Amino acid sequence: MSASNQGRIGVLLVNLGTPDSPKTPDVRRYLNEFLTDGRVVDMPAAIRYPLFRGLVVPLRAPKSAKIYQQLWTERGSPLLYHGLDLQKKVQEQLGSDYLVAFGMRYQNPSVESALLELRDAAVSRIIVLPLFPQYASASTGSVQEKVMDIVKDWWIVPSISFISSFADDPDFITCLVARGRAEMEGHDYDHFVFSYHGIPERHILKGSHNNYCKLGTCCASYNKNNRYCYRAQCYATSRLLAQGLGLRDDQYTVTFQSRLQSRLRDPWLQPYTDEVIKEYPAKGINNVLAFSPAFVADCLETTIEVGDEFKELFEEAGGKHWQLVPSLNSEPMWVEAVASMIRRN
Ligand SMILES: C=CC1=C(C)c2cc3[nH]c(cc4nc(cc5[nH]c(cc1n2)c(C)c5CCC(=O)O)C(CCC(=O)O)=C4C)c(C)c3C=C
Ligand SMILES: [Fe+2]
Ligand SMILES: [Fe+2]
Repeated sequence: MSASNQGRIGVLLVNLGTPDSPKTPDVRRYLNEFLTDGRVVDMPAAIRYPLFRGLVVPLRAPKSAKIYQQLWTERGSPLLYHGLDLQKKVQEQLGSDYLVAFGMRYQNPSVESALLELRDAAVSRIIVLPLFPQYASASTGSVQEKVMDIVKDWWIVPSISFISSFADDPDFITCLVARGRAEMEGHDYDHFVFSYHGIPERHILKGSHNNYCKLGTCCASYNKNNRYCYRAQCYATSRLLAQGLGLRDDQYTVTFQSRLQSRLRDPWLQPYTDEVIKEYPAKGINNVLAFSPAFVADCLETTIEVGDEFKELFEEAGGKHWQLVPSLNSEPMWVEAVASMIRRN
C-alpha cells in the first residue's frame, strides 16, 4: 500500500523552550513552568512550587529578562527560529511521506499543539526527536514524560518511538567537526574547551544502575549500567569530536556550565567552565576555541554565556582570543543528519 493510503509518518522535533518575549512577565511565566518541572528541580512538589513560584522565580525573572533582551533578535529568540527553520528544512529533505512538527517543552509552540497537528493529519506513527544530543532526565526525560502525559488522554494512541540520544551518532559528530574546522581555518588555537550544560551530580547518581556511577572514571566508557548517563554521553561526544579534529587528550578539556546557584550549594557536574578558563592565561593558554556540544541551536547558554560572558572572564584574566563555535542550527549538513536519524528509526 502507498504511503498516502497508510498515512504519513509523523515526526516531532522538540527543544527546551524560551520565553514568548524578553519582557519580565513572559520570562517569569517561562521560568515558572521550567523550574517547577520535577525532573528539573527534583524536590518534593510541596516545597518546589511555593519556593520557586514564590521566591526563586520572582527574584530571577527580571535578571534573566535583561539577558534575554541582549539575546533577542528581529526574528525573536534564536532557539525558536532555528527550531522552525530546522523543521521546515527537515520536512523538505524527508518529503511528502513524512509530516514534521516542532514543539517546545516549555511555552510556545507547545508540544501539545505539535502533537495535535500530527494527530489531525492522521499520521501512521510518531517519531519523537528531543533536540538534546546527550540524555538527561531534566531535558530528554522531561520531553518524553510530556509526550506520554498528552497522548495518555487520546482514545487512539498511535505507535510512538523516541530517539532518546544521539551523543555518538556519526553524522552528528561529523557536523560538529565540520563546524569546528571552519572556525579553525586561519587560526592557531592553544586549547579547545567542550563546555556542556551542567546538571546536579545527584541527577547522575539517581540514573545510575546498581550504584555503578561514582562520578569518576566510570563515565569514561559505556556499559549497560551507564548507557543513558549524561556525563558518560558528554565524554563520548567529546572523545569522538576530539578524534575528528585530530586533537590529543591534553589539547582539550571537558567542562560544565550554567549551574543554577542555590543556597543548598549542591554540587553540579564539574569542572565548572568559568573556574577552569580563568586559570588558562596564567598557564600560557591564550587562544581558545569553545564548543557547546550539548546544544544543537544557538540560545542564551551558547551566545550569551559562552560567547560573551566566558569571553569576558577569559580576557579579564589576561587571555587574548576566545572564540565560540556556532551551533548546528539549520545548516544543510545538520538537516541531512536529522533526516537520516529519522529515516533509520
Ligand atoms: C542541554 C540540555 C539542557 C539541560 C540538561 C538543562 C538542564 C537544566 N537547566 C536548568 C536551568 C536553566 N536553563 C536555562 C536555559 C536553557 N537550558 C537549556 C538546555 C538544558 N538545560 C537551554 C537550551 C536553555 C536556553 C533557552 C533559551 O531561551 O535560549 C535557564 C533559563 C535562563 C536563565 O534564567 O538562566 C535556566 C533557569 C536546570 C536547573 C537544569 C537541570 C537541573
Ligand atoms: Fe538549562
Ligand atoms: Fe559514571
